Amino acid sequence: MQHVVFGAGLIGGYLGGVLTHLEQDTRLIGRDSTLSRWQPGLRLSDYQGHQAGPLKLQIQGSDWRETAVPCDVLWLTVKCTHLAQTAVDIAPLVDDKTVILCCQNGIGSDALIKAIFPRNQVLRVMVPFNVVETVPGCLHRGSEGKLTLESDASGLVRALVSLLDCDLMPIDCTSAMTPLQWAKLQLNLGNAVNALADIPVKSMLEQRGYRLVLAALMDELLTLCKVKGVKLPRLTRVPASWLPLVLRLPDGLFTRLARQMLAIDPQVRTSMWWDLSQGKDTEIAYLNGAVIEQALSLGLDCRVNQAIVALIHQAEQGRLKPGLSATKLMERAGIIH
Ligand SMILES: NC(=O)C1=CN([C@@H]2O[C@H](COP(=O)(O)OP(=O)(O)OC[C@H]3O[C@@H](n4cnc5c(N)ncnc54)[C@H](OP(=O)(O)O)[C@@H]3O)[C@@H](O)[C@H]2O)C=CC1
Ligand SMILES: CC(C)(CO)C(=O)C(=O)O
Repeated sequence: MQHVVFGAGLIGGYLGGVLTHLEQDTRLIGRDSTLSRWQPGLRLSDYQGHQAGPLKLQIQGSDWRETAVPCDVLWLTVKCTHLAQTAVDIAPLVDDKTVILCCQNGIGSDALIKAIFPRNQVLRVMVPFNVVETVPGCLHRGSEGKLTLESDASGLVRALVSLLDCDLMPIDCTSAMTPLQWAKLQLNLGNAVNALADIPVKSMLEQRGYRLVLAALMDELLTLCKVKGVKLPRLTRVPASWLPLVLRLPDGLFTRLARQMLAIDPQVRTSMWWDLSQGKDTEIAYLNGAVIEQALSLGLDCRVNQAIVALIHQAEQGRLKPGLSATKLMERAGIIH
């Protein structure tokens, strides 16, 4: 099977590195500035101490179109904000047999690709773990979880799973991708809190004020899912519906009970923090924005998500400086007055 990873950044670089490590025929397409850091040999590591590399990648920068040929499996790892352009760009990589895998957070990214490639298999992928580039050329997976592919009828996904499952990147598949995406979105509601707080995820979770904001965001999503009849699978050690209760515990109790929520590398930051800190537009429309869109269409309350989206837009436009204290964020989210 020939694989192409399109949009090789943190997730695409790690994924492409694992595929290369497993001796799969893999090309990585991305920005010249990113790929040049990995050219001498990409190293992979994870929070459990697994390592690979230096890996000699097949990388293609801005001139990739000159040698582009269709592939069997096309992994799209650009941000949601780049998918519309990507849908146009990838045409030379796609023929009738190409399976396109959308690896974005949030809800709805695959719809854009399906609209342009209606005859192809377009499947969703849920990425549970965090990846950071610790030093140039070293990608590190900082948290747990299995990369989960949406099952297909042909059995190709099952074959991929058995081919690619490994310590560096445990992998699985599911036929219930929609509930899984909503469950992942519940966790990603913390991305905006993290970006606005401008501190690592671990420090954010250690402060009850930030947890109260996150719990309120989750309450709105949980109500929405209940009304929609979406039964959320469990992604953490406690069921999805218990998470707001756990988050609202006092600091001491939370620290003791939620050890695994805190068992993440102390430097981990969310993908939205990276976007905001680099002056890029965020994926907020596909995350909290998706909750708002569907909640409003059902007449449900989503005012905390609305307040947080407004704050992220202000930060994107440079009208708000991230680094809000927990108390300030609670005030701005309308949780305390
Ligand atoms: N990072 C993480 O830990 C996690 C991320 N995710 C999700 O995974 C998805 C990917 O995130 P992440 O890997 O962090 O994103 P990155 O921004 O690190 O990687 C995407 C890369 O694609 C590049 N790119 C965009 N458009 C093109 C194009 N047309 N041609 C070539 N390259 C292009 C971007 O360049 P440029 O920036 O210059 O536009 C960037 O280098 C997101 O939906 C994210 O929410 C999920 C779980 C964890
Ligand atoms: C894994 C997690 C929740 C945090 O890194 C993430 O999905 C992100 O950063 O977007």
